[in-house]
Amino acid sequence: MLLVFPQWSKQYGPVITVYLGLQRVVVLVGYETVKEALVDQAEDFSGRAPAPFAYKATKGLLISNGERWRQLRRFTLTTLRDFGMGRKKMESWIQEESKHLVDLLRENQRESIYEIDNVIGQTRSPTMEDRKSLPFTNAVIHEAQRFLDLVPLNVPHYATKDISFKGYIIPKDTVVIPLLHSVLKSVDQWDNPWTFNPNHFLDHNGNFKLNPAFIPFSSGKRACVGESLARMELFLFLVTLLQHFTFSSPGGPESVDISPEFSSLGNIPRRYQLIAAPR
Ligand code: HEM
Repeated sequence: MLLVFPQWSKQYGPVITVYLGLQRVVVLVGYETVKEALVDQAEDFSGRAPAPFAYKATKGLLISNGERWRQLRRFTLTTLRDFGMGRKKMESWIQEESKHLVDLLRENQRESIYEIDNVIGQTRSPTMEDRKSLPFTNAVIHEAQRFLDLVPLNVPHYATKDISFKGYIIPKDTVVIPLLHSVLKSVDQWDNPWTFNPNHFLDHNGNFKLNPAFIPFSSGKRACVGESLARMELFLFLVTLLQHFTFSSPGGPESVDISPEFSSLGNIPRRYQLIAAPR
């Protein structure tokens, strides 16, 4: 098992080499180091580590390299944008889906969030335009993604040639892990990284404040191609649900264990019993 804690960078430096069996793995720790690799030296670090089983199954964008990756990525981004998934179309699709979800839970409706009531009310569907008028809700969603830290190890990258980085040479064929966990839970970037607190994304006046260390989708040339779709879904689903329901837990908030059930390539949340009370 690979255990690299954000605070280790103070002790061991931000570039840590470990061996997983025979495989040399370089772990990049902390916001500055991860950003320097993924953004400032984006081309050097754009390789993807070989995953033989996945490759046999898919040969897909996630695990390909070189020209094949470039073409697949261009194709995927264009497809998401142009063929029926343009922003407006995507938005109305998700609005439809949210309505279905609401219909499913409608028997149990009751209360809501003050901010959403004031800005949108309960009769119309939210749009992405509403996001800037809902700073608290936006902050809650950002904080949920930061706190969950869904892909803590990132998807491993690969040195497709010798890379000169921060005074080190990372040899060709080294697996590189730009550790998202070390950025999303860094004491240098967040007041209380282990506490769920939407104030991490709000200024003193309650305005939304983005922190550049918010990189759950990673960053640079290999960053998640589904980011805008995922963010749109999160916003529209959550706001639609909160327009129509109050959520609570049968045993009260204290009974909820928010630590992940499994934590390896992904932080997988536990199953919860949830009361969706109609408003
Ligand atoms: C909350 C939801 C999501 C999170 C947190 C997430 C996170 C990530 C991360 C961390 C990576 C690796 C980036 C890197 O290697 O530096 C990635 C890659 C990728 N994601 Fe997502 N993702 C999400 C949703 C989606 C969705 C909805 C799609 C599809 C529409 C998608 C498609 C992909 C693809 C194809 C790649 C590989 C890109 C490449 O290798 O060039 N993701 N994602």
